Formats: sequence, C-alpha cells, structure tokens
Amino acid sequence: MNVAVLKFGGSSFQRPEDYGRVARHLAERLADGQIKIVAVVSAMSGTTDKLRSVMLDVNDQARPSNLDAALATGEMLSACLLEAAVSRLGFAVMSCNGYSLGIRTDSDFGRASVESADPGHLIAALQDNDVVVAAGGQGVDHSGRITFLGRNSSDLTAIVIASMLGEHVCEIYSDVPGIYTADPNLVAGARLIPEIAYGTAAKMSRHGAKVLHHRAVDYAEQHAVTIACKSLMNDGTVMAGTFVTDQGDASTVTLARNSALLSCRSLEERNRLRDFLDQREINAVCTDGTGLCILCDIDFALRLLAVVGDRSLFVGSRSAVTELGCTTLRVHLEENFEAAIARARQIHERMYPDSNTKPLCPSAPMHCATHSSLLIHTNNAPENRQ
Ligand SMILES: Nc1ncnc2c1ncn2[C@@H]1O[C@H](COP(=O)(O)OP(=O)(O)O)[C@@H](O)[C@H]1O
Ligand SMILES: N[C@@H](CC(=O)OP(=O)(O)O)C(=O)O
Repeated sequence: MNVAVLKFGGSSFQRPEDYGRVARHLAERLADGQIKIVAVVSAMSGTTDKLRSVMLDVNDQARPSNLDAALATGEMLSACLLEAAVSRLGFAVMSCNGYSLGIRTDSDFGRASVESADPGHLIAALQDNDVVVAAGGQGVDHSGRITFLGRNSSDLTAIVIASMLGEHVCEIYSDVPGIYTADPNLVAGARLIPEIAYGTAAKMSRHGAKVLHHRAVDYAEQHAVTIACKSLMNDGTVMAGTFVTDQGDASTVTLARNSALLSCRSLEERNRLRDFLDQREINAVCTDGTGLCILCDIDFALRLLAVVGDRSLFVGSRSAVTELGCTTLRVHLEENFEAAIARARQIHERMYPDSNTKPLCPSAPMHCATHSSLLIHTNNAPENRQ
C-alpha cells in the first residue's frame, strides 16, 4: 500500500472553511487511485492557548495529566472537522486520536516522549478508508492516559506515523513553504533554503524557529524520513520549499519570542541546571554571570525545575535572537520582541548583504563543521543593569 503522510498545522486552519480547502487538496491527491493518505492535523490556530488558559482559570494548579487531556482535545476536534470535510466530498475516511493511533509514550505529562509505535490500527484503518485523519501531538502512556507531546508537536506525530508505515517522506504543510534564513514574516530579505541538514534544522528549532519541531527533526533523522516542507495556497496550488535531509546548510537568524531567563545563585548551580535541562533535550544557554536562558519547551522546563526543587530565580521573559553561522553561534537577549526583531533584521542584513547574489552559507562549504564556538552576547542581562 502506497501511503502519503501529510501534516497540516494550526496555521492551515484559521477558519472553519479551511477544512474544506484541505479536504479538496486531499481529494486531488487521491484522484489517480494509486495512494491512500494519512493526514495529521493540529488544533485550529490559537486553540491550544485558549484551552490552556481556560484550564488554568479553573485551577491554576491543575495536574499535568489533567492539562494534557484538555490540550489534546484541540487536535481531536480538528481531526473530526477534517474527517467531516473529507467525507462530504464522498471519500471513505475515519479519524483517530491518541487512544487509537498506536503511539505509546512515557508519562512525562506536558512533553511526553515517544517510546514505541505500533502501526496495526492505522494499517487496518487504511485498508477500509481512502483517508485516515490523525490528531497530532498526542499518545497514550502505559496506564492508558492521554499524553501531550509538547507545543508544536504535531510535526512529531507526522514523522512517527511516516516511519511506522515505512514511508521515507513526510510532507509538512504550513503558512510558509519551507525553512528560510530567518522568519519570513519578520525579516523581509529572508531566503528560502532548498535543502537543509537535519542537524541544522533541529538547531534552528531549538533556538526558536517554530516552523518545525526539534524532536520531529531528530526523529526523522534517526528513522531516515525526509521532511518535505510545503504550503497549500488559497487557490489550491502547492508551493514546495525545503527538503530536510542529511545535507545542506545555511547561515540563519532565529528568534525565540518568550525565552525564560533565570538567575542562579552560583556558576555551579547554573551549570548543573543547564546539564539537567540538556539531558532532557531542552536548550538553555548561559548568559554573562550566573544567568541561564531557556529557549524552548519553556512551560515544561519551568515545571521540571520546580519539580526537582531548584530555587533559581525566574527573572522573566526575554526575546532571544540567535545567529547561527556555519561555524559560530551567538545568542543575543533583548528585553522585548520589537528590539529582538530589529536585532534579527540587522544580523540578517549583515549575513546576506546582497540577498539576491550571495550563497546561502557565505563563509563555508555546503557541509559545515559543527559549531566550533558558543558565544553568548546578552543585552540587559540583570547583572548588566544599573
Ligand atoms: N526560519 C524560519 N523559516 C520559516 N518559518 C519560520 C522561521 N522561523 C519562524 N518561522 C515561523 O514559523 C511559522 C510556521 O510554523 P507554525 O506557526 O508552527 O506552523 P503550523 O501551525 O502550520 O505548524 C511561520 O509562520 C513563521 O512565522
Ligand atoms: N497543540 C499544538 C499544536 C501544534 O503542533 O501546533 P502547530 O502544528 O500549529 O505548530 C500547539 O499549539 O502547541
């Protein structure tokens, strides 16, 4: 059975009509009768934040397992809506959620890790249907409780499903056709990167580039799944932008809007916390003095630190701009988002002074060495303030 695995994120579902638009695209893909489709969906744009906030309004100490079950409903509803839109076009379709997808996780509520994937149920569903719609970002733990794989983690669900079905490509659709040298919605001269290595894409993601989830990229690399980033336009055409494979590189600027800055009591404590987070695949960078800035999976990280009883001082949110050159990595912390955007534009301008003619990685060959230095520049870090 030839199966195409397509993922549509929240940016593809701004309004209810968008389910019909995506369904028509799936119908076109089915037209030659040669394939079946698994369509992985995220919650409609903004839904996860709303669910989280209403839960915390009811109980700001809601248990993590309770919160996960609530957040997963955003994707469950979205899967039902796409099922409805596809069935309206006359195709055989069913939707699955965390309870039936075959994705088993640990019980790290808030950002559970995938432990195993059993394709049995999906294969059976594909035998009876043209399309199976899967709710992204969820699985079940060993006790049968629903778990949330973390913010933006529907990408991970799509890669896990592609891998469990033995497919070598997974198509990820969003409001941009691929990975750019900077967020194209914030930096006008950002350039589309046609092919990028898993390691570089994952690093960008860990520093705030939202377009792909870092754990999805890591999983794709481990299971040899090529990620094809695309965008479905309003007129139904598809723009194909970036392949994430084992080669290709580019200098990039990324922006993590709400990073969490901690002020630790000593260098030893700071280093210990950084190692603790690093072991859990959470990117945190050391700032001048004893500061530590967490750049991804913020809610999960802050809860973990509270759980282990650390008394580090949470200073507040910062916007982090990361300059990822082919041989260097610099993080700049800014007090607010506007300053961070200005900084990102300035760095990108310097990186690509003439964006029409310069190669994507101006100072190094296509296969760059891993970053040789970690240079952290911070502005307005607490110890620098009067
Ligand atoms: N380097 C980058 N290249 C492309 N998009 C980026 C980059 N950095 C940040 N983004 C942002 O990622 C967004 C797409 O990711 P996301 O909103 O999570 O999509 P989806 O909801 O479809 O999963 C874009 O709208 C863009 O603003
Ligand atoms: N519930 C997830 C959904 C997700 O993966 O989002 P997206 O595919 O839109 O990045 C979130 O908003 O965190």
